[in-house]
Amino acid sequence: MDTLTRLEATIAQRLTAAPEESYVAKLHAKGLPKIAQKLGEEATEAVIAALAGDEAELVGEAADLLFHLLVLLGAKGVALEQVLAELDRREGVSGLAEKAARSE
Ligand SMILES: N=c1c2ncn([C@@H]3O[C@H](COP(=O)(O)OP(=O)(O)OP(=O)(O)O)[C@@H](O)[C@H]3O)c2ncn1[C@@H]1O[C@H](COP(=O)(O)O)[C@@H](O)[C@H]1O
Repeated sequence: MDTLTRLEATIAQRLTAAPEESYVAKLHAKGLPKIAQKLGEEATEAVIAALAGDEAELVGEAADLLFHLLVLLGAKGVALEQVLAELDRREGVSGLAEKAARSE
């Protein structure tokens, strides 16, 4: 099982934990608007790290961003698998477009 799939499962388990023991449960208890706000903040922090920080900072902010995206997807009942399938579909579409462009 890959890292994101494992993390998705951990997040799903932690949703029902005690909020004082679990960051995931605490954030979930605050509701979808707070989860969405956190994701936006983490995205901004990743952008700032990319433009002004060092590589380690960007790695940390990117990890925060992916983690909070998984929390949001979990709260909305969207499986990581659905997102990966959409990326696979696009890869297929762009692969076909590239092939078509090469044969012109
Ligand atoms: N990957 C993460 C992870 N990344 C970031 N964070 C938390 O995300 C928060 C983001 O930091 P901020 O300073 O922006 O937020 P904050 O001040 O703590 O929170 P707010 O005041 O904004 O609500 C920090 O508290 C981090 O600890 C994470 N918390 C948990 N995980 C994973 O989720 C699993 C379950 O965690 P628990 O729910 O805590 O058991 C853990 O085992 C980890 O694998």
